Parts: sequence; structure tokens; C-alpha cells
Amino acid sequence: MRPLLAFTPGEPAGVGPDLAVMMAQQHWQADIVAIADAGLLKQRATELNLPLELIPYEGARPQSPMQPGQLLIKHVPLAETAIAGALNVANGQYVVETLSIASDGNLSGEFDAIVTGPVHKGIINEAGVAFSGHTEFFANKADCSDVVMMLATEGLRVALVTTHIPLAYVSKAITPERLEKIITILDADLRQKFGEEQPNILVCGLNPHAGEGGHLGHEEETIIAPVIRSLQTRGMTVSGPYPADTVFQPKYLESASAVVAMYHDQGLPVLKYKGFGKAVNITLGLPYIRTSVDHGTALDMAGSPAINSGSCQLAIKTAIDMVNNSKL
Ligand SMILES: NC(=O)c1ccc[n+]([C@@H]2O[C@H](COP(=O)([O-])OP(=O)(O)OC[C@H]3O[C@@H](n4cnc5c(N)ncnc54)[C@H](O)[C@@H]3O)[C@@H](O)[C@H]2O)c1
Ligand SMILES: N[C@H](C(=O)O)[C@H](O)COP(=O)(O)O
Repeated sequence: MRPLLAFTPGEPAGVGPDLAVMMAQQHWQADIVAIADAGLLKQRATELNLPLELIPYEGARPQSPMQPGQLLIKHVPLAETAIAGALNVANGQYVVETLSIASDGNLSGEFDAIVTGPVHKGIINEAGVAFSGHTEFFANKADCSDVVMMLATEGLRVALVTTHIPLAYVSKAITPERLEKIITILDADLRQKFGEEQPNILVCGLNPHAGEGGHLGHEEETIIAPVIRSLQTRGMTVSGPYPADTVFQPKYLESASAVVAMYHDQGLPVLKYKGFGKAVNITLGLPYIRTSVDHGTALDMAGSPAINSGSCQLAIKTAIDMVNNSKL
């Protein structure tokens, strides 16, 4: 059976609606349902001068695949007409509503995966919804206390121990329990969803030079190294803590399945420098598959044919591959 994916374009003033129109021009080995305002997608198709026939999705898988230029749509109305590039707090709830529908549909088994376009975290908060990111939102909706944000590009995967929290909170958030859960989820999903027989996981330290033997911080000696030793005794191939400024070199990465970074901006700038526009964001540990683009709302590019849709294409392809791998 062909996978059925839910696609949420995200922020209506950003590039997400354009990405929905662009990806509808391609033939996919899956059926894709956009969960969005139908008029918004039509408007962007006109701005991009691309054909778009929206086929209402009634809850049943289509009999035959969509043709290029066609897209299944589950219509969710905007509060106000969206203007490309102009955030509107009135539409903040709309974005959250599309994510909720996608989440519910995946939890019930209606969809096989969610692929998300970029949201603007700030405007959703201004709309009165406490929101730090899709990762945390979907984890909460699925009642998962721990999930893993992993970004992947050719030759590098980076998984994060902490995600969207202020830097000032990071050290306290790195507990032995959390670190052990994150690496355990990563190891399990690399096996189950990426077909790795014995994942090789490299773990960064938190402090400069991985604490320099305790002279520049103690988290390596008190938390990270003991967790690594404990996981090694459980048969995992996990090593570190490595200084984050030296681990990202071919000597280490050539045999690595993933690098575990302690916080968002320890790992993601390296990943995005290597592969921005060619990377995918994957949430591990959810009861369903979720992938996303590697970029934000790019308000300055909304409605422009110069948008790079590479990451969106990779996010869809990765979701399809993961669904198919999970069925093996
Ligand atoms: N997946 C997501 O939902 C996601 C990911 C990252 C950031 N964000 C959010 O996006 C908002 C804006 O963040 P930002 O400005 O730091 O990053 P951004 O990725 O939106 O933009 C950074 C730069 O990259 C360019 N760019 C980004 N995507 C592009 C594309 N597909 N094609 C061409 N150029 C592109 C932009 O024009 C801009 O110059 C923030 O609210 C942030 O939290 C969301
Ligand atoms: N941390 C992600 C990135 O930098 O690409 C981004 O903010 C999206 O995260 P969510 O998938 O949790 O929204």
C-alpha cells in the first residue's frame, strides 16, 4: 500500500505554502494530503505561476496516485487572508490547528507520517499558544516524555540532548536520565528506521574541550562519561565525550552513525553549514514518523520562485523511506 503522508505547510506568510505547491508538481511514491487553507495554496500557485488542482481529501486513501499539479487537501480555514511575508497574529491558531489535525491523524493510524513546513514560533506565542517547536508540540500531543530531534544531511547526522530552551537552562537539563533516554532512542531508531545493525554513536561534551579534565566544567566527568560507560555495558557502540570543536572532522565522522550534541547551537550550525537546503529534521521516539525542512519561514522569500525546495523534497523522501523501512 502506498504511504499516506500529512503535509502541514506551517506559517501561512512564509515559504511553506509555496513548498506545498512546488512539491505538488512532482510525482511521489506516496499520497500526500496538505492540511491547510485551500485558498492560500491557490493564491501561492498563482503567484508562482504553477498549476494546482486541489482534490478534497475525505478521509479515504485515493484509488489512483495524484498526477503532477494535483494535491489532496484537507481544508482548514485561515482566520484572515495571508499576505506573503507579513506575519499576522490572527492566524497563529490556524497553524496550531493544522498541526493538531496532523498529529491526531497519525496517532489514529489514518496517516503514515507527518512532513512539516516551517512555523514561526514567535507569532504562535503571540497568538496566546505556548509553543517552542514542532518537536515539543508533537511529543506533548503523543504523551511522550522524551523524543529526539535529529537533523541529517549527506555524511552527517546530529541528534540533540536539549532542543528549544534558553542556553542558561541547558546544563541543568542534561541529567543522566535524559542523556541515557536520548541515546537509547537514537540507537533504537537508527536500527529500526534506518537499517543500521550496530549504530556507532559519538557523544559531544558540554564544555570547551570536553571540560579539560574538570578544569573547564564537570558535566563530562559526573554525567556524560558515566552514562556512556553504562550504555557500553548494554552493548551499544557509543563513545565520548568528545570536544565538540574537534569531533566534526572526517577522521571521526567517516565511521559515525550520528553525533550527539548537548544543545541546539552546538550541533546544528555544523550540520547546516555542511548541508543547509539539503538536510532533513527528523523526530525520533514518537509513535509515528515525522520529518521536516531544515530551514525556517524565510518570510523574505515567500511567494518567490527562487525558493529552494531541496530540503522539503528530502523531508518527503525521507518520510517515505522511513515508512517503507518500518514495514520491513
Ligand atoms: N522547521 C521549522 O518549523 C523551523 C526551522 C527553523 C526555523 N524556524 C523558525 O523560522 C523563523 C525564521 O527563522 P530564521 O530567520 O532564523 O531562519 P530562516 O531559515 O527562515 O531564514 C534564514 C535565511 O535563509 C533563507 N532561507 C531559508 N529557507 C530558504 C529556502 N527554502 N529557500 C531560500 N532561502 C531560504 C532566508 O531567506 C534567510 O535569509 C523563526 O521563527 C524560527 O524559529 C522554523
Ligand atoms: N531546531 C530546528 C532547526 O533549527 O531547524 C527548528 O527550529 C525546527 O524545530 P521543530 O521541528 O521542533 O519545529
